[in-house]
Amino acid sequence: MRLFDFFRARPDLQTPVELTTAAHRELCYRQLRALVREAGVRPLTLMANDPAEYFAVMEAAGGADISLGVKLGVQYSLWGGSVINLGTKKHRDKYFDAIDNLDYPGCFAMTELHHGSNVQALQTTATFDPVTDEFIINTPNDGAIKWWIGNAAVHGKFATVFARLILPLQGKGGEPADMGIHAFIVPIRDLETHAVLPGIEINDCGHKIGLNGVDNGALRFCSVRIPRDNLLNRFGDVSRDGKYTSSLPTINKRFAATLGELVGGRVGIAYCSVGVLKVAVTIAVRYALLRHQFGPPKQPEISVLDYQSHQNKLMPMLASSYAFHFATVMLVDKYSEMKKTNDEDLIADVHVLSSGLKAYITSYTAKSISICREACGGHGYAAVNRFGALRNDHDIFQTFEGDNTVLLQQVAGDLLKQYQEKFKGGTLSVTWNYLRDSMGTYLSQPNPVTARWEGEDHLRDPNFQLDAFRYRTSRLLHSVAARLQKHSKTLGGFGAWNRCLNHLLTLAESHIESVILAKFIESVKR
Ligand SMILES: CCCCCCCCCCCCC/C=C/C(=O)SCCNC(=O)CCNC(=O)[C@H](O)C(C)(C)COP(=O)(O)OP(=O)(O)OC[C@H]1O[C@@H](n2cnc3c(N)ncnc32)[C@H](O)[C@@H]1OP(=O)(O)O
Ligand SMILES: Cc1cc2nc3c(=O)[nH]c(=O)nc-3n(C[C@H](O)[C@H](O)[C@H](O)COP(=O)(O)OP(=O)(O)OC[C@H]3O[C@@H](n4cnc5c(N)ncnc54)[C@H](O)[C@@H]3O)c2cc1C
Repeated sequence: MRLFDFFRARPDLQTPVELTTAAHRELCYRQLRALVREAGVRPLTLMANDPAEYFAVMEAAGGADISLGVKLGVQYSLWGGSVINLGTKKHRDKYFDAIDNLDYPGCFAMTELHHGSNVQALQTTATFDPVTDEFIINTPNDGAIKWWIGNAAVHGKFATVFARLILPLQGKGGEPADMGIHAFIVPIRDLETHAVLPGIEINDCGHKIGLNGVDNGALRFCSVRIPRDNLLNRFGDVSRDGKYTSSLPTINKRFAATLGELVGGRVGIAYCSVGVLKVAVTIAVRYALLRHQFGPPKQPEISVLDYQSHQNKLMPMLASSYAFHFATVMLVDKYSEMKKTNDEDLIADVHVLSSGLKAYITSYTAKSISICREACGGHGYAAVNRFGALRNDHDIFQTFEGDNTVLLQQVAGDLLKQYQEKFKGGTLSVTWNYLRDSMGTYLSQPNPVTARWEGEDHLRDPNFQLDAFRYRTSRLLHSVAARLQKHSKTLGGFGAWNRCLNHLLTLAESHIESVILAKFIESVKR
């Protein structure tokens, strides 16, 4: 509330309906600076100590302007988060306060022109030079130019650059060894003059469909030298004589751990997408209550909310807003627990749950904003009523921080891993333990819908509904496992996966719906 009051009291910080990209970027930065330097918010401290409060601040900032929420997310979840979660004490000591108070505006440079989803195929290189004790950061070709990088086009002074760590002479036959993707702090502009630093080329990604308060840019590195200390070395380190050490046994484990530390952005998007859905549904329901159109002969016109079609449009969304709220609060709680304990199973659990909820909720919200706009008729099309900005700014939530289709496959992959574990006598992780019961029981039982009464009381019984959802997931999991096994024999693993892809995506969505419904029922019972 404090944040809303702050912006309400500051007309100079409120985003007008129309403004140019350059003006929107400047205003967005002023909004963020005012939040930190005048209202005294310390988002990085909050993120580290009280994630739930941090995500609430982010959602509230988005209430002022979604660009501000995303700009705050880039600075703190991504730039700040990468430094404190992938770095070690020396990085936290050197950068924490300056990131928190906005002295060090920064970027998170993972995506390249040719690769966004496929992180393991990134091409930027970081080659260790044992003579000068430095890494040489280089963009080998145009496809490797860092692209869409928030805070890069105008305000950023640093970037966490994701690059292939190359160690000379460490390969088997003495050739350079590629140690996989690591993260490096690269200064990109002079702290005092803000001039772009030597060897770095920064371009502007230009006007976007939405989020024009965020300055997305492109970064090319031409043999830029940084100290060895700038390797964010929590999961892998290079000694003065060029030797590589890691607490994790394989490149894959290091990759998982590196990506695992970045899941905070996805949690933020899932949580804040619910915030956007709440705004859209609130506007549409309030309008529907007050808008009168047609009515019985010789009687006053009725509220459009009295039409069955209108209720059918808006009431499921209202219910979903509550259901998604409970599910994302659970996700934030799990994420907070994970940050405290660093428990490996919980890390994997939160990765899959955040992937599934982020994909499911952002896709649902994107469609719902359009239905809400249409439910407000012509007046829904007036920019001042916000549906345009909500729809345009939120649309990209389906892509960044992980494309939804790609993330749903993480969910399906994990369910199959659990399924395999189950049949190898392993245990199921926390979130999926319902599968243990349902796989054992439901699959041997007849279909709960056809084998039970169809009376209204029964069909409205939450326990029946949850049974049916879980039965569906179990059937989908069982059948896709069989199909994958069959097709792998002729198509190989990748080909079989692609042949079953729609089935896998349906399984992932079915599972996420089961998890959301279970949490909804539990929360309503409380
Ligand atoms: C209203 C207010 C609005 C405010 C909103 C603010 C929101 C918050 C901030 C938002 C800022 C937005 C700005 C945008 C920024 C960006 O977009 S940053 C770039 C984001 N990019 C991505 O997310 C890349 C997506 N791709 C991937 O994550 C990976 O490439 C992959 C697809 C998951 C990996 O695929 P693949 O190479 O096929 O490897 P796998 O075999 O699937 O995985 C290897 C193992 O690693 C495990 N793993 C993967 N990811 C994670 C993870 N995150 N955590 C934990 N573990 C992970 C995976 O399970 C595998 O494990 P094993 O099976 O045990 O081998
Ligand atoms: C406004 C904005 C801000 C951003 N901010 C940042 C930032 O600050 N830092 C950063 O690093 N990145 C940022 N990004 C980049 C973002 O992370 C990527 O766009 C995102 O990860 C998707 O990658 P891509 O664009 O390469 O899409 P692709 O991976 O090329 O996907 C394109 C299409 O192919 C489909 N597809 C891809 N792989 C598969 C598969 N295996 N199976 C089925 N379908 C598949 C996808 O579903 C999608 O429909 C930003 C992007 C935008 C637009």
